[in-house]
Amino acid sequence: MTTETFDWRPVPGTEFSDILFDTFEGIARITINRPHVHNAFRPETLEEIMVALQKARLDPEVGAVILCGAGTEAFCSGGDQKIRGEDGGYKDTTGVNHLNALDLQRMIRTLPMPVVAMVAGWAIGGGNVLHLVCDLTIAADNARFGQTGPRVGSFDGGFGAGLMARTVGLKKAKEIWFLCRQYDAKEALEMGLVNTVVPLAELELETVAWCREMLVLSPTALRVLKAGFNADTDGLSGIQELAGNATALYYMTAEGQEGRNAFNEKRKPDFARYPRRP
Ligand SMILES: CC(C)(COP(=O)(O)OP(=O)(O)OC[C@H]1O[C@@H](n2cnc3c(N)ncnc32)[C@H](O)[C@@H]1OP(=O)(O)O)[C@@H](O)C(=O)NCCC(=O)NCCSC(=O)c1cc(O)c2ccccc2c1O
Repeated sequence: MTTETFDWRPVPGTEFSDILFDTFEGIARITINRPHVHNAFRPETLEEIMVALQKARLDPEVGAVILCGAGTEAFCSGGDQKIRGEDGGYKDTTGVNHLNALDLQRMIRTLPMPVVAMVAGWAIGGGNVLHLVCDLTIAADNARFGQTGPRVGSFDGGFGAGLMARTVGLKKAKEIWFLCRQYDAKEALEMGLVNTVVPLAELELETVAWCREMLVLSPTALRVLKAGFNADTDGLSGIQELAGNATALYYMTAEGQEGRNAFNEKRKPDFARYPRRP
C-alpha cells in the first residue's frame, strides 16, 4: 500500500465550532467534527458547512470538495436527536427550529464542482442522504448505510426518497426506507449507492486520488455535466442551473458582448456578424 500524507491547511479566517475546513492541492475538505454523537448534525453544523462550501466556491484554486466525518466510526448519523424540538425541526442554540439539511442538500447539488463524500463508518438517516446528494461516494470497508426515519419519527420524502430511487432503483429505495435495515459497504456498492469501497486505511488516499483525476480535467465540462445530471431531477430549478451555465458561456462570446457593447455605446446591436450555426 502506498503511504502518502497530505498537507491539509486550515483555511485562514474561518472559525467553526462543528466542522473543520482545510484545503490541499485545490481540494477543499469539510469534516463534520462531532464524533461524540457519531457526527450527527445540528442546525449550526449545517450552517457552517454551507459557509465553507460558499468559500470553496469563491476560491479560484478549489476544484473539488471532500465531505467527511471526524474519526473512523462515522461519516454522519443524521440529525441530532438530542436537540430535535417539538416545533417542526432541530433547535439551534437560540431555540429556533430548522430543517436546514434540505438547504444544504440543494447547495451541494448546485455547487459548480464535484463534491465527494468520503465515508468511514456510519452513514445513517440524514447522514445517508447527505452522501447520496454528493456527486461521488468513496466508502471504507467499515462503512454502514441505512435510513432510520420511520423508526425515529422522521422521513425525507424529497431527495432522500426520490434521489435514492433514481440511484438504487425504486424497489430497493422502498426497501431501504420501509424496513430501516442497515447495509454494509459491499451491499452499498452492489446497489449503486457508492462508487467504490476501499480498506479504511486507504480511504483518504483513494479519495484524494479521485479528486486529483478530476482536477486535471476541464472544470467547465465537469460543471456543466453536473448541472446536466441534476437537471431533470431538479425540475425547473435544475434547468435554471443548466441554463445559467449556458448564459455564463454566452457572456464570454463576442456575440453576447456585442449586445452589451451596443447598449453601452447607445447604438443598435449588429448581430449580423455572428453566424446561425447548424
Ligand atoms: C448510528 C447508530 C446506528 C450507531 O449505533 P452504535 O451502537 O454504534 O452507537 P450509539 O448508538 O451508542 O451512538 C454513540 C453515541 O452517539 C449518539 N448518537 C448517535 N446518533 C445520534 C443522533 N443522530 N443524534 C444524537 N445522538 C446520536 C448516541 O446517543 C451515543 O451517545 P450517548 O451519549 O447516548 O452514549 C445509532 O447511533 C443510531 O441509530 N443513531 C441514530 C440515527 C438516526 O436516527 N438519525 C436521525 C434520522 S432523522 C434525520 O437524520 C433527518 C435529519 C434532517 O435534518 C431532516 C430534514 C428534513 C427531513 C428529514 C430529516 C431527517 O430525517
